Amino acid sequence: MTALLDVRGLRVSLGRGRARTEILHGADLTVAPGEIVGLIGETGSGKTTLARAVLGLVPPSAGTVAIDGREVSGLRGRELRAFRRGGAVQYVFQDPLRSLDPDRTVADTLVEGLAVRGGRGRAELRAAAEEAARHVSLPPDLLPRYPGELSGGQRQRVAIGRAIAVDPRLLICDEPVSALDASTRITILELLLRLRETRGLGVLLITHDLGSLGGVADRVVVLYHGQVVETGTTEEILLAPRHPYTRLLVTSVPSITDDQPPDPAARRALREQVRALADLPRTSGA
Ligand SMILES: Nc1ncnc2c1ncn2[C@@H]1O[C@H](COP(=O)(O)OP(=O)(O)OP(=O)(O)O)[C@@H](O)[C@H]1O
Repeated sequence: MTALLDVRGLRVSLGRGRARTEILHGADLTVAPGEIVGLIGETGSGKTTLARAVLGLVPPSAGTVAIDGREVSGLRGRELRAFRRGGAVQYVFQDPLRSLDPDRTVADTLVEGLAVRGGRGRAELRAAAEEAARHVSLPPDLLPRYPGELSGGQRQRVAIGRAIAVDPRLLICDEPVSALDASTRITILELLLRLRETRGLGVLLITHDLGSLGGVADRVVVLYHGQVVETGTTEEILLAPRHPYTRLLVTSVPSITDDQPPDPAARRALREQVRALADLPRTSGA
C-alpha cells in the first residue's frame, strides 16, 4: 500500500548566515492511511520543524516528502499554494486559543477552509459547519459563540473540526492535549481514534509525553537531536525500547513503572548515556 505520508532522508536547516544550523539530519517516517503515528522527542529535537516541512512551510535541503505517492517537497509558488489550499494535510496546534481568531464565531471558524475555496453559499457553509460540529461532538448551541467563550477542550474540538472540514488525508496534531486536563485529554484522544475509524484519516501525533501515546498511537517514531533513533509499534517501544533515549523516556511513564518503581541509579546511568549521545557529532539519519 502506498504510504499516506512518506518522509525520506529529510534534512532541514534553519537560521540565517553563520547562525544557520541543520535541525533535521536525514529523518525517515511514514504514516499509512488510517494509522496514528506518534512522533516523540524532547523539546528542540525538531518535531515541529519536521511537521512544518511536511506542510511545505520550510524547504528541505535534502530528502523528500510525499503525500499519497505525490512528492510535494519540491513544490514552489503557485503549485505549493494549490497544494496548501487543497488541504490534504491539516495542522492542529497545541494551543487552540492562539490558532483561533477571537473575533470569529465557532460556526465561521469551522468552515474557514471551505469559505476560502469559494463557491459555497451561506446556507451551504452553515450546513457544513453543523456537520463539522457533529463530527467533533460539539453541541450546536456553541456555534454562535466565540473562542473566548469556550473551554480548552471545546476550543481544541473546534480546531480539529476546522481541520477535518476540508476533508484532509493527514492530520498533524502538535501536542494537541498538553494544555488540557486529564479527562479532557482522554476525550480529545478518543475523538482522534474515532476520526481515524470513520474517515480513514492518517494522524501524526507530536508529543514529548510518551505516556499520552499509549492506547492511541499504532506506531511511535522517536526523534532525538534531529535524528530518528527508533521506530516501532507502540507496544515494542513501551515494552522493549532499544535506544538509550527511548529507554529513558519509558522509565518516565508512570503507568508502566507503577508496579516497579524506576531504580534511580539505573535512571541516572541512562541519563548519562543519553547526555553522551547528545555530544556525538551529527551523522545522517538513523
Ligand atoms: N526559524 C528558526 N530559525 C533558527 N532555528 C530555529 C527556528 N525554528 C526552530 N529553530 C530551532 O530548531 C530546533 C528544533 O525546533 P523545533 O520547534 O522543531 O523543536 P520541537 O521538537 O518541536 O520542540 P518543542 O517540543 O519545544 O516544540 C530548536 O533548536 C530551535 O531553536
